[in-house]
Amino acid sequence: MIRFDQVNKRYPGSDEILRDVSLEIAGGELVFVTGHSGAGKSTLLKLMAGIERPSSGTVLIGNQNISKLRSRMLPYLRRKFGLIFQDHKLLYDRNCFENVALPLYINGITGHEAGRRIRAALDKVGLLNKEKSMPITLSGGEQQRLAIARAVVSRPAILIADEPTGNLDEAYAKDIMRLFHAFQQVGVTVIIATHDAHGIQNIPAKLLHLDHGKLTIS
Ligand SMILES: Nc1ncnc2c1ncn2[C@@H]1O[C@H](COP(=O)(O)OP(=O)(O)OP(=O)(O)O)[C@@H](O)[C@H]1O
Repeated sequence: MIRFDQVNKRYPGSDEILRDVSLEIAGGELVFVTGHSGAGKSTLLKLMAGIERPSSGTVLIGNQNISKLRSRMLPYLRRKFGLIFQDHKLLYDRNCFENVALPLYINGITGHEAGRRIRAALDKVGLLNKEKSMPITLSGGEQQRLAIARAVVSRPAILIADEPTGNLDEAYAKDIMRLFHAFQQVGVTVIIATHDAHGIQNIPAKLLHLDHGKLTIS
């Protein structure tokens, strides 16, 4: 469960980016966040993942108030999340297999079990044949899919994706949306920021719309 109560957010020296935002997301929901460029979508996702803290108001993740959470507890909170951000944050000196392996190794999963999960994740995003390739040799869309494989490999309870289909052609964008939908069907909470209103039309979901930092929910 993620809950915001009257959340405001400004960065040092910035205007108010999010204004009086209250929302609740239950476990297993599929949520799309839409809005114009600069509306505050990425900021909202960062607050949901505990990457940013609110300037005022309350953000609860599970039953933890992130403003009161000690820094050393953050890594434990982060394990709940699979994060896919616009700048993939791939490791360019490691191959695809090794990139996807990283969250598993951090959680102490290695060897045969790790290999099985890594290949299953690569297979889901259509990159099984690229496991030994270096990320720099992949197209933008392939790098995006690699970031998705890495985010889902440790089976997070909550998947947060910022414009995950931004660089993809229509067919792959549809596949990726189907993939996210499938994760939701097995109980994962999936939260996706997107410009792509077409891609989400036929998917039943909660819609959060931001306009200059003000939220409406439908
Ligand atoms: N670290 C930061 N410091 C200062 N201002 C920031 C920071 N991050 C974002 N902003 C500002 O906050 C506003 C909202 O940015 P945000 O990235 O949340 O919007 P967005 O809706 O995700 O935009 P886009 O669709 O273009 O990615 C923008 O005006 C941006 O310049």
